[in-house]
Amino acid sequence: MEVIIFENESLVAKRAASMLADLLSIKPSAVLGLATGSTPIKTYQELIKKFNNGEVSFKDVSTFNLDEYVGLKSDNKQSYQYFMREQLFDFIDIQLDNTHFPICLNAKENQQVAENYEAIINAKMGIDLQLLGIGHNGHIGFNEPSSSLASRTRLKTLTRSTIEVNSRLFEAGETQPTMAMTMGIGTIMDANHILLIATGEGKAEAVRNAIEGAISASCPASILQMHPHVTVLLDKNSASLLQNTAYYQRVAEQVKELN
Ligand SMILES: N[C@@H]1[C@@H](O)[C@H](O)[C@@H](COP(=O)(O)O)O[C@@H]1O
Repeated sequence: MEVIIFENESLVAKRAASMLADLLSIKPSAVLGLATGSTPIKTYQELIKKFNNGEVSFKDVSTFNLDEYVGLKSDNKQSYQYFMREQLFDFIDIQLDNTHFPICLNAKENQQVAENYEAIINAKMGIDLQLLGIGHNGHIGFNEPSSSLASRTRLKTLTRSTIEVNSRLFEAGETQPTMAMTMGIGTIMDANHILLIATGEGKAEAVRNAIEGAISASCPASILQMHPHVTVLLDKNSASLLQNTAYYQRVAEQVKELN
């Protein structure tokens, strides 16, 4: 696991966008795993800048989003499909047919949706790079604490704390879903490269548990310690509870020298 700590969230976003763009310059038809939430918004803005400058094209890219709320149609402002169009897809040359979400309008159909999602990912030969945020409770995607560390795409009931934290994004009168379809932890772990980004003090505890804590379903992100190729990009605030920062910094300096 490579942990890189930056002075601020803008630098985290710039590095994350560069890593994604570097992959696309080597493999223009890459399969990207994408995340929602407020953390990746700045990264998407950086990608849009790169697209406008002609540095990157998404013409042949396929994407798989980590998760989607159950029951929300794509024109619902709270759906992750809407979020992705508003934050990224509408501003780049991606073909919407190549973007995928685990859409489940009727919870009773969850199993079929899950199997189908896994099958399409497999048909694309898997995910080259999976972008991840992290929840305050250590969740990745919507894999809440106690999720099986080997889980595949499935229906998840959201925890009270996740519902409360995400309620800030819902306006009065909007119904907030309490269930979501999410890639499983095993699905995420199948990606070739995982890029976790976290910013802000509110994430410090989850980041510490994920990187330096014991591997446990109590902090789903801690399973990333078992993945052979994970890059973690943090700002100073989200890294504030880490013990081994001096070591991470030395590694980052040496990697820079080698390149
Ligand atoms: N399902 C998403 C996650 O994929 C995301 O990582 C998390 C953190 O979001 P934020 O970046 O807004 O803190 O929120 C949601 O629950």
